[in-house]
Amino acid sequence: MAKSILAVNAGSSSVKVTFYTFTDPPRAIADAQVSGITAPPATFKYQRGEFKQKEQPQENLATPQDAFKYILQRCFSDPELSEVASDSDLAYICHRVVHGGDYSEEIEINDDTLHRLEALEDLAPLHNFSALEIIRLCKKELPSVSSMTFFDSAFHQTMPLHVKTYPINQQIAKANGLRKYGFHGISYSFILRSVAQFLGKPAEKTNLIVMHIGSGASICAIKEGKSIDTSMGLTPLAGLPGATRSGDIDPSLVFHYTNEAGKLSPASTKDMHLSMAEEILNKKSGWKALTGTTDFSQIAVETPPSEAHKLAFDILVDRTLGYIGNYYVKLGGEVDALVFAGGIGEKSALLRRILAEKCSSLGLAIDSDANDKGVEEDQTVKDISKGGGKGPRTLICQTNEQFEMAYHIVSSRS
Ligand SMILES: Nc1ncnc2c1ncn2[C@@H]1O[C@H](COP(=O)(O)OP(=O)(O)O)[C@@H](O)[C@H]1O
Ligand SMILES: CC(=O)OP(=O)(O)O
Ligand SMILES: [Mg+2]
Repeated sequence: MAKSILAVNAGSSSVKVTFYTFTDPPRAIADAQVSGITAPPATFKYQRGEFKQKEQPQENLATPQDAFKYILQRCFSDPELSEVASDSDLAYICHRVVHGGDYSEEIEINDDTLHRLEALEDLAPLHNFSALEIIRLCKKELPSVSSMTFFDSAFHQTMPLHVKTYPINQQIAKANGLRKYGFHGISYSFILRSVAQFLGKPAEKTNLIVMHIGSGASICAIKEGKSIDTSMGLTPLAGLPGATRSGDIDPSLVFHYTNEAGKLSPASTKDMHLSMAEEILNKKSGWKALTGTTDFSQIAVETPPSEAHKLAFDILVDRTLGYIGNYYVKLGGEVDALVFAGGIGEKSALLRRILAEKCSSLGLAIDSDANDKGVEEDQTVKDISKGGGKGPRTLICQTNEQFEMAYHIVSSRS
């Protein structure tokens, strides 16, 4: 029997897993996800062909590792999922790893590469730890299957030196890998290809401002198919605020927040060295700190339940606008489209409407019916621009990091 591909996307609030056929293009056989890991109870969603299921697991799935184990067990025990009954049916497992340091493309996991990734963990303890735990688990439980890791940071290797460089002592910066890396690159790569195709342009001639706004949020300026700037930095903490992340703050705030900030956090282990400041700014800030919820669908509403909810919404709008203006100018005003993606970008018509209204000086105008309807379940790109507008098109792209990884495996190996 033809072998399949298992693609694993461990995000900060969700684990999304898709099984694909090893065909060009890959076809999804089954899709399973656990979401709401940061806003319990978590939700399990499963889809195989026409069969759909949604439930709240009895188990407490508090970490991406727990969620992944749960998903695997559910998939392997589905008698109807005959294509992937055991590890011998799998050709590859693709893992999304957020921080890839200087890697500019995917790598195959072996003892040597795994050690190199472990060495990178200190740069991004919060983001790489879970993914590496899942990789180690796959190595143990599915030893005969080769694991490939795809990096969120790889897409942004094209950023110019003056964008990547922090103005600090360069010897120290180089010795410690302290530079802007940028993330969500697997998603940006999927969006670039899909949007270029939709616009009927070669990717190398496409200029975009893309917002990936989910639990973690970032924005990217793409010039002639290449990332020239993005809002995240050394780690995914920089730039836009997120569900539990502060986004940009004055770095000095850390020294004034609490005098414990530099100490190791209680969540620190022998494998994950995490300071209190990292823990607070990454896990105890953002929407959660402002409103008590990490669920943005409770914040992006016409009549917010509290002033704090309204403030959280206004902050996201303000910070996003700042980047749109910045990137519009960096792209010399030559922008084919402004693209909304990620859980919030794809689902919140309100956020899209408010941002589009505030960008009217750039010639942006959206069709409110198309915006309210949003993207159909089986649609990848939807144009929500108002006909006859002078500025860039406004699009929604249903991003798919799992597909992007499977697509690369198939196109590079078949
Ligand atoms: N209708 C909606 N309106 C606004 N936000 C939404 C809506 N539905 C889901 N979300 C938000 O989308 C986010 C999850 O996005 P996603 O990109 O899947 O996250 P991640 O990959 O970082 O785990 C959550 O914060 C959730 O609250
Ligand atoms: C890089 C990052 O923040 O990822 P996610 O949005 O999936 O948490
Ligand atoms: Mg995500």
